[in-house]
Amino acid sequence: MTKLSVNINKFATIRNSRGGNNPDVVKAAIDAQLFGADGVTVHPRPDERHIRYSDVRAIKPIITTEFNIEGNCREQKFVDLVLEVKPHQVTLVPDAEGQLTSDHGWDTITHKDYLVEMIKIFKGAGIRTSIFVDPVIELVEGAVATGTDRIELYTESYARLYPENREAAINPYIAAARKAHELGLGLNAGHDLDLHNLKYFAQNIPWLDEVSIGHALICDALYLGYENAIQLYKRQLAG
Ligand SMILES: CC(=O)[C@@H](O)[C@H](O)COP(=O)(O)O
Ligand SMILES: NCC(=O)COP(=O)(O)O
Repeated sequence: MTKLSVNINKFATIRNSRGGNNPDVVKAAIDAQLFGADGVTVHPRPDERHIRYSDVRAIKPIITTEFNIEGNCREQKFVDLVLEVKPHQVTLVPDAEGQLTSDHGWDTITHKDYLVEMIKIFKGAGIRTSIFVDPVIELVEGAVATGTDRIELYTESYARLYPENREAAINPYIAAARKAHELGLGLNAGHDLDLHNLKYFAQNIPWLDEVSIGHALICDALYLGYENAIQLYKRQLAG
């Protein structure tokens, strides 16, 4: 079954809005796992406006499932952090500076040589690698050429189109996912997945290894409770 990795960045965003340590992001990671998550995702950014580098270090020892660190490997600070913390998986995301949230995947063709080099560094440290990509066949083929273990399909365009035409929304993802599967790449997905669109995505892409979900899940947790929200998301993945 597809694994659910809970992105806990939003806990840090709330904490940072007031200073202090409420909510406690280490507790958020512990509880996510207690409540049924198959993994924890964090996405530190250079300005640390969400999760901080020190949070990532503090979370690692309490991980009992899988730890996924996402971020921009063009930042040497990020590379050093990942190599120090050694998560189970690193997901390379080409964030531009000051970006509100991630809004595009890698051009795996133009940046092939650079990605080959980065993937080699992380895999050499025993860390599984994933590259954030848009659902485009050529970019999936480009990802294979980098030597990465997996790709993460950027699902924002699926989420945006889903309410008006879910078939049109899913089609490019099925094609990209098939290509990845055929080429032996592991497959993750994430961004703007929620309780409405997740089930259809997982049903149509049964060989999906993992989804990472943060924003919508934490918003749902405000109304429904954290444990309940995690369980509801898990149920969408169960078919
Ligand atoms: C790569 C990706 O889609 C997510 O990591 C997303 O950027 C969530 O992070 P924020 O919630 O901090 O925007
Ligand atoms: N990789 C996607 C992720 O971690 C969470 O994205 P979102 O659910 O916050 O949009």
